[in-house]
Amino acid sequence: MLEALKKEVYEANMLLPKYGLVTFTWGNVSGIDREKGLFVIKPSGVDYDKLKAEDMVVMDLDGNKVEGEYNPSSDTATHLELYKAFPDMGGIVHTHSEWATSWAQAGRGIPCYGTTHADYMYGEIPCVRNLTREEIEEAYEKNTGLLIAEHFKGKEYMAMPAVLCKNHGPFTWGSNADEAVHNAVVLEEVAKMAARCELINPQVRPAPQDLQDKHYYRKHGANAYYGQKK
Ligand SMILES: O=C(CO)[C@@H](O)[C@@H](O)COP(=O)(O)O
Repeated sequence: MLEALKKEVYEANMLLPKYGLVTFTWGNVSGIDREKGLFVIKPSGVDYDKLKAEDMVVMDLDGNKVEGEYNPSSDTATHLELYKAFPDMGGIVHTHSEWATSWAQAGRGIPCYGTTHADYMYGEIPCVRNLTREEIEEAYEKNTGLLIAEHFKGKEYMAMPAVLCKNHGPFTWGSNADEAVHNAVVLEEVAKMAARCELINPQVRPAPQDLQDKHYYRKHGANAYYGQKK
């Protein structure tokens, strides 16, 4: 079932160690088939060097396992809530990548200090609050998804394909699993540069809005001109 999507999601998962975004098994990638209403996600706690495409777990949007030998990622309920809330999300990534997680642990969003950030993410990368004790006890992973969904409700969530969960770590998304990983790599680079930027100049301010707009919109939307015609 969904062999092509399983391969795509497996390959996207394998990009996490390739780009240095995971230690041990601290990360997961999923991808969704909207027509079938099914998504594919990494199994929980399986070493990346032992992972195979056929190990990917197929889930439905009610949270039932449809196919797979292993238990799905422990973060599956977060992915599920995001897929339910945001129809344009085709892939989701969670990692504990060092720099992005450092900002999350510090409880700070990442200001847009330059064009590397603005090329991919419009504005400050938000950091959402801690869950309450009740929310953690009731359904930790599901409520993490609902909290992110609440933050992005009515917003251009594909223009800000990243979020930090306070004291936890980042989630990113994209139109498919590969794009979601691409955004996780960008997030990590941007998080590293922003931290160094504040170290070099503690008075640093966000980049001028005109410059942020120029860089974001030359890559996105009707007037984009970066790269080659598709
Ligand atoms: O946050 C955590 C663990 O604290 C998890 O996201 C991470 O280890 C990945 O877990 P899975 O192997 O996907 O279940």
